[in-house]
Amino acid sequence: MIIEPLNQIENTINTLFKDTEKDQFKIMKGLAKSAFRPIKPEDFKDVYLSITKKQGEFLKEVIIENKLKNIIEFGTSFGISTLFLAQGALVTNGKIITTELIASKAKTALSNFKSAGVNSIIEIRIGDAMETLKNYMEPIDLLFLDGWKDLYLPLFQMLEPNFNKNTIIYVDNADMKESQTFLKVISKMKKYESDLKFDGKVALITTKK
Ligand SMILES: C[S@@+](CC[C@H](N)C(=O)[O-])C[C@H]1O[C@@H](n2cnc3c(N)ncnc32)[C@H](O)[C@@H]1O
Repeated sequence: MIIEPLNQIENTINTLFKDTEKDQFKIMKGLAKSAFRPIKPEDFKDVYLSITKKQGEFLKEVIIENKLKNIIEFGTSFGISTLFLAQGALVTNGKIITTELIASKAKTALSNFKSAGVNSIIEIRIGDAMETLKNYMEPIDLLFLDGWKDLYLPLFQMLEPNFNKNTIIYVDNADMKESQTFLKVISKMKKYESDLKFDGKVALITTKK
């Protein structure tokens, strides 16, 4: 029954990945803007900065295998990773809240969710994740961290009351300096353990059983 929607998502994902081929040049332009000041998200307002297809497939499998339903994503960009999350959520009957700072990116992401036919299971919140998720009260089964890395720790701490013993926190760009600082803090907390994937580019944090 869900084969048709899965195909529609797959088609949208493939179209978007084709478009990411222009990212390299746009990243260089973004980096040039930030040569004499700290990088800002706006410097990359036209850039996908997406996870890879393999990572997306893995993310989908994690959701399905662990029957994860309540999914929160930090860092939507144009929605490639959200569409992989949606592939998993369609199987588990789950839903996604995703949040993006830059309104133009969020607008395009919403249009991509509509093209993929999954906008009914995705809520997109526009603004700083620390604000858009501040009053979030429901349980979280999967927290996908892929926004600016300096917010990984404050966001984790803000949302931690919503975790349960089976919550998975998926940390993208785990090998970046600020993510490492975050992971070091987590490693000192007895409650959690983390497992590195994709040559250390991804970390999965879970509660010790
Ligand atoms: C690496 S990209 C996300 C890529 C996306 N997850 C994917 O794989 O397709 C990071 C995104 O986080 C957004 N971002 C940065 N700081 C943010 C914040 N404070 N709140 C919400 N989004 C933020 C950026 O604008 C950017 O689009």
